[in-house]
Amino acid sequence: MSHEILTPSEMGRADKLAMQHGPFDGYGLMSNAGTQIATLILARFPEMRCAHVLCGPGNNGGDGYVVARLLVKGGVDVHLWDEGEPRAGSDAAIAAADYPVEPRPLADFMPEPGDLVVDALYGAGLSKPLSEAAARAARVAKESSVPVVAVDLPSGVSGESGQILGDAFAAALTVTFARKKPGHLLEPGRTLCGDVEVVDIGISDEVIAEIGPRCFENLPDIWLEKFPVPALDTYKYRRGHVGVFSGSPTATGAARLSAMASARVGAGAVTVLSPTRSLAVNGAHLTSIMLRKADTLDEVLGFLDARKPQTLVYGPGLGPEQEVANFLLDLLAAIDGAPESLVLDADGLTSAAFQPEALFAALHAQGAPKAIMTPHEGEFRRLFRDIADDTKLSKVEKARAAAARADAVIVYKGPDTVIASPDGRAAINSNGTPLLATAGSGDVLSGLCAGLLAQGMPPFEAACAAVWIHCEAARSFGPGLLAEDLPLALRPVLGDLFARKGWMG
Ligand SMILES: NC(=O)C1=CN([C@@H]2O[C@H](COP(=O)(O)OP(=O)(O)OC[C@H]3O[C@@H](n4cnc5c(N)ncnc54)[C@H](OP(=O)(O)O)[C@@H]3O)[C@@H](O)[C@H]2O)[C@@H](O)CC1
Ligand SMILES: [K+]
Repeated sequence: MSHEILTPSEMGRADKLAMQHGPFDGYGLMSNAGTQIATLILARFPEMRCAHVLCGPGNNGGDGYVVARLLVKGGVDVHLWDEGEPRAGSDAAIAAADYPVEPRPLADFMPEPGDLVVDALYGAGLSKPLSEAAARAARVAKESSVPVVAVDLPSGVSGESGQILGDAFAAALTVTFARKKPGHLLEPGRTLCGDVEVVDIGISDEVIAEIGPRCFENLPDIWLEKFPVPALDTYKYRRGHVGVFSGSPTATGAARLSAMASARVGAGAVTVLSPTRSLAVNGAHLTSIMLRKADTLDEVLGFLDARKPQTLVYGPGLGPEQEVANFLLDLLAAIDGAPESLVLDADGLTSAAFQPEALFAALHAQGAPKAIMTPHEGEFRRLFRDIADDTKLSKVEKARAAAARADAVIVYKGPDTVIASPDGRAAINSNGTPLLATAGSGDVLSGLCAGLLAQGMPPFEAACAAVWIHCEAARSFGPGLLAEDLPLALRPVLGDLFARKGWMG
């Protein structure tokens, strides 16, 4: 298992536990870290003219001293630059003593083309913005376009949030230990890390299990077990039924994109619930997706009673008006246990911002459907303004706080989408692609969430799977992608997942 993500403080506990369990003490772990990094550098950068190793005063710098010693042993010309001496008696001081070369002051650091920089200034212990000397070193490295290998994290990037404290190095390769940290996956940290390699330094899976991380990289391993594949004896309604609310005649496409995605991801039946004035345009574009007139709450309740859908999608193309929120609140007040789940997206979220507390109360109520909300940055801020504006919180912590407040799984979208559950679990997505920055792609995502929910996948796993599948489909289609292309682009992605489940069809 390597999909767990450790916060810097959890990593500190893992280091300590590993030392207690043995066989490595602190210096042993540091030696393992330095050895792994030096090995990677020698393999990846065999042509380097010389290596500049920049060492900070803490254990990140300690790793740097080990790397410097091993690179010299490997025949590399090494220049060492430091900012502050290691504290006497620390593991870093032992590592520095093992490399008895007088370091030069960081303020004088100046690389030349063909050189390599090893950034071992600050890692998990970054506690304030970079000093002027360190910030200058980051700028100089950037301007001279020399590759930077970051030890644990690019200095200046918070391991907790991925945010930059003042200034930061931009690495070609970041080598981290045991497990990734949030800062490797949350922007802008993710971009500044370059390639991320996780190396084993002697911290066992048992130690990680003892820590009990609640944050994960969004890889199929965390949801594949719950991912639905059709049983041989299934029939369409057993594969789940989704109802998608449609907007007015000029805004019906969003609901159809969502409906098509629900169907393609495996819901056996999908119905578009349409106002009378949009029936003609919807009817002209739907074939396997069913269409039903739904102007009033009574008509919607009639549909729920007659067809018993498991899941509803509310939001795409509905318009950001107060009456859209009022209708949702009336609907929630009337629902008691069925349908089981609800996806709120787009205008469903924007309109709810007129009265967010009423929505949260309705979702917390007994018999309310389990909800997934899929806000992008602007929608998140409108619904959870105080959380969005809290600069002390990482994106993971913001999504968690919102999930607890709304009693809903939150899919906080962006290049580094975070999925958070009211029970505290969170996942950071890592296969995002800018190809999805196109109109309608969010509507498809809401449909994927609904299609998986309707097949019985629990909300957190359904949301994680939907986000991953959405990105993977976009990548498999490639440049030129339109939202309309996504439903068909799901085929190879679903095919691979079905194969991983051993589906013989
Ligand atoms: N045995 C282990 O635990 C292992 C740890 N490992 C390695 O250790 C790293 C974590 O080590 P760490 O905790 O010593 O933190 P690190 O990032 O070196 O910085 C702390 C020092 O820097 C200072 N400081 C911070 N920010 C500053 C700034 N902007 N400007 C100036 N100073 C600043 C800070 O000062 P303070 O906050 O106390 O004022 C403190 O003195 C981890 O990333 C990994 O590489 C591996 O070897 C595996 C085994
Ligand atoms: K570093």
